[in-house]
Amino acid sequence: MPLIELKNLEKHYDGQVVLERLNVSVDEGEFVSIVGASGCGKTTFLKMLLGTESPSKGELLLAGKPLAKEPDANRGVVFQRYSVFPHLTVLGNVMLGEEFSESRWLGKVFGRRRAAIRERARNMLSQVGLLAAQDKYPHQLSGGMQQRLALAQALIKQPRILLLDEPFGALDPGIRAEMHTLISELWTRHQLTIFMITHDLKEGFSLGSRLWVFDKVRHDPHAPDAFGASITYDIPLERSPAGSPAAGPAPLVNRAA
Ligand SMILES: Nc1ncnc2c1ncn2[C@@H]1O[C@H](COP(=O)(O)OP(=O)(O)OP(=O)(O)O)[C@@H](O)[C@H]1O
Repeated sequence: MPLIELKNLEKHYDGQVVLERLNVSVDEGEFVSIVGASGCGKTTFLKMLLGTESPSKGELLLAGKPLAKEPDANRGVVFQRYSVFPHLTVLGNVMLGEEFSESRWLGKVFGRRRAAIRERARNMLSQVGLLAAQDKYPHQLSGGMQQRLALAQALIKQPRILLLDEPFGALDPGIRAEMHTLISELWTRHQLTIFMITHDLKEGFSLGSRLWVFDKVRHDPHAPDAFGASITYDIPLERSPAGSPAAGPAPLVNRAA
């Protein structure tokens, strides 16, 4: 069974059709790169997967069941601009989500439970190469380090699906290349299913196991909002899904420069 299935999915905003005729399925472990013109609905699509926007028509299924109407632990997200608490250290920021999950009202846990969360957070920071910066505050981090922190925050909740909205768009080419290697490692290590929006076609081709192009097929010059974008190209790429026997170790994708 596919992990994600879209059946005649549509999204409208106040009479404006943004997305239409989305019919596609995605297996566990795939890395879907998404490209398309500005304003064509890529972020809206990601928000539907996250659960902060709901479909206007059609079905969006996770493992055969309608997707939860609110974000949950199945899905982690990283945006281009990172969102962290400025008064908490790097370690504190990664621990926070877990502390809230375990103690919804106080957001604080103590003793052995706290020590276990701390160890998990440190382990996650080590995986994203940020352990040495655990006591720093967000304003003391470079752009690349901030995105590493955002990845650690998303992954500590052990999501099955990772949603990336231009996560490397604001980074210099050298740092981008490092992040490409990192995301490939995390993809295979955690056997994630990834949806990543990018404006960099080369990045989309080199990182994904599949590339989608969002575009409008139907146009009415007298009613520009009448039709939305759909997936006009769905291109299989050479990389095998994470977790498949053919996947093997993550290839190096330092090709951004
Ligand atoms: N909450 C909203 N209310 C009304 N219209 C919206 C809302 N969110 C998005 N839109 C509209 O939906 C369309 C698609 O926006 P979206 O941000 O998904 O595009 P995008 O492809 O991600 O663009 P970009 O590449 O520039 O980030 C735009 O016309 C936008 O104005």
